[in-house]
Amino acid sequence: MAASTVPCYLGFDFSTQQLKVIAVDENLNVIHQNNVQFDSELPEYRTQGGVHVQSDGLTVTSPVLMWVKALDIILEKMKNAGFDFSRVKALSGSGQQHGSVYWKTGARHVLENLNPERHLHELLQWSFAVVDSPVWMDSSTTEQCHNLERAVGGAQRLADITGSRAYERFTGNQIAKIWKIKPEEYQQTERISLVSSFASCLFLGNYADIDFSDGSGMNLMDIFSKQWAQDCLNATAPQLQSKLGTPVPPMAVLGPVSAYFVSRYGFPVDCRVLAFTGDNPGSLAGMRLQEGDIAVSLGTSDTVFLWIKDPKPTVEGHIFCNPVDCQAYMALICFKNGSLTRERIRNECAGGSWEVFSKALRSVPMGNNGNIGIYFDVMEITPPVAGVHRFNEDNNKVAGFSQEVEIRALVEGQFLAKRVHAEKLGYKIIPGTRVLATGGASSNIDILQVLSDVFSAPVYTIDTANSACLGCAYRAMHGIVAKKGVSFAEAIRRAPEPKLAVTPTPGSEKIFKPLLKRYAELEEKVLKESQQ
Ligand SMILES: O=C(CO)[C@@H](O)[C@H](O)CF
Repeated sequence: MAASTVPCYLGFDFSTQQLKVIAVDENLNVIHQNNVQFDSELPEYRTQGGVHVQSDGLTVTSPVLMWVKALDIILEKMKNAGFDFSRVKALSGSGQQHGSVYWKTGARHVLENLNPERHLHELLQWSFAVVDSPVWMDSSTTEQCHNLERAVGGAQRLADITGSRAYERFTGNQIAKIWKIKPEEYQQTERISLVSSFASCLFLGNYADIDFSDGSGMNLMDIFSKQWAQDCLNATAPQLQSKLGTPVPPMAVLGPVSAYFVSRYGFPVDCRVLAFTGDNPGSLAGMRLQEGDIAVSLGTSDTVFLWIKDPKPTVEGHIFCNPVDCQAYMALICFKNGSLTRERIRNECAGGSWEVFSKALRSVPMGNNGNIGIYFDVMEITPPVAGVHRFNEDNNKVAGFSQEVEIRALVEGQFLAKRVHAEKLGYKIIPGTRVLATGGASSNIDILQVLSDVFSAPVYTIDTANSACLGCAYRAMHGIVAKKGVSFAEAIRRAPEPKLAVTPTPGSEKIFKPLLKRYAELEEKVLKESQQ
C-alpha cells in the first residue's frame, strides 16, 4: 500500500529518560506527539532517570531491551490514538549521543525476518551480546582515554582528527572497555551501533550505518574525511571496522521501512527510513539554527551548540559534522549536571513544585546579591570536577544559602558556566546574537529570563521542547528531496520560525559582567583544589 494522499513525516528521539515521537504534515505542522517515560512506564527495568548507575559510581548503563520495548509501546499508543500510519512518507530520528549497542552474531537474520504477530522486544530478546548498553553519563573509561590519546599522538592530535580529545563517554573508549572486560561478548558481536543507528536498524529490519554527525561523537571518525580513522580503530579494539559498517551522510535514505511495520502497523511499503543522528544534532535541525545563533538545550544534559563553517578543534568542547549540511560543522559543549540537578533543588527548596521554584527565582534580585553556586551533583564534564560549592559576595565559601538564594544560585550558576565556557571556545556573543532555547526547562519563562540576563541577549523558543524529534521529522521530509539538491533550509522553509520569548532585563549586562569573571575564577579554583 503506497503512502496515502495526505503524507506526513515522523521524528523519533531515543533520549536518556524517554522515547518521544513527533509527526508533522506537509506544511510542517505538528499533527501528533507521543512519548514513553522509561522509569514509570517500564518499571520492570528499575531505571532512575532512564539509567542504572553501577556500584562503582562511574559506570552508567541502560538496558537495550527497555529501548526496544519502549518502541513497541509508543507505536501501540499511536495506534490506539488513531494515528494513520499509512500517511507516513518518511521517518527519521535521533538518539542520546555516544551510547553503544552490541548486536550478537545472527541478529541481522532476526532483524530481516521479524514476525509481525509478535512484539519487537520478544523477537529481539536474544539479539544483544551486551544487554546493558553504556550511555553518555558513563565516566569509567579514563584508562581507555589515556591509551587512545597516547596511541595517536596526544589530546590535541586526537581532537584535530576526530573533533574532540578523548572523553570517557565517547563510544570508542566504551568499546575499548567492553573489549577489555567482556572479551567474549565483544567476539560474539557482529555489529556495533550507536543509539541512533540502533533505532534505525529496528525500522530498517537490517543493520543501518552510523551517520557522520553522531559518528563524530565516537573518537573514531575523521570529521574531515568522514571515514573511520584507522589509527583510532587500531588503538581501540580488534576487527572493529568490520563491526561498525561505513559512515553515511545524515540525509542518506537507508531504504524502505521493514515489512514488519507494514504488516503490524500499516506503514506504506514505500515509506523511506532516513539515517538517524544524535539528539543534539537533531535539535540543531529542529531549531533551524543559523550561523551566528547560539543554542542552549536544557535536558538531562545541558548543551550549548552552534553552527560553524571552519572548525578549530580544541581539547575542551566538541566539533561534530553538521547534521543538515555536509560541508558545515557544529560546535558543542556538554554539561552533565542538567535537569536532574534542577529537579533535586526543586524538590529540596520548592517542595517539588516548578511554580514555587519560579516564585522563589523571581523573589531574589538578578545577580543574587553576589552569591554564586556551583552544583556538580555528579562528576561534571565541563569542567571535570564534582561537588556543590557556594560562595558569598566576598568569595568566601559558605555552607548553605536560603532556599530562594539556592534556587537563584543554581540557575544563574548553570548559565554563567555556559557563557564562560562558550566564550572561552571563541563563541561570540555580539549585538544581534540570538539565543535559541530548547529542552524541558525551556518551557519555564522565569528560567529563560535568567538565561537572557546572563547572556545579555534575546532568547527565542520553538513551539515544542522536543526539538530533536521535530528536527528529525524535518530531516525525514528533507531526505526525500535531498538527492535533487534541495537544501534543508529550502525544504523546511514553511516551518514556524523560533519565537521571541524574553529579552534581557535592563541593567543585566552591568550585573553579570563582573559575575562572569568571578564565576570563571571560582570554578578554576574549585578545579585546582580537586586536582591537589
Ligand atoms: O553527551 C552528550 C553530548 O555530547 C549529551 O548531550 C547526550 O547527547 C545526551 F543524551
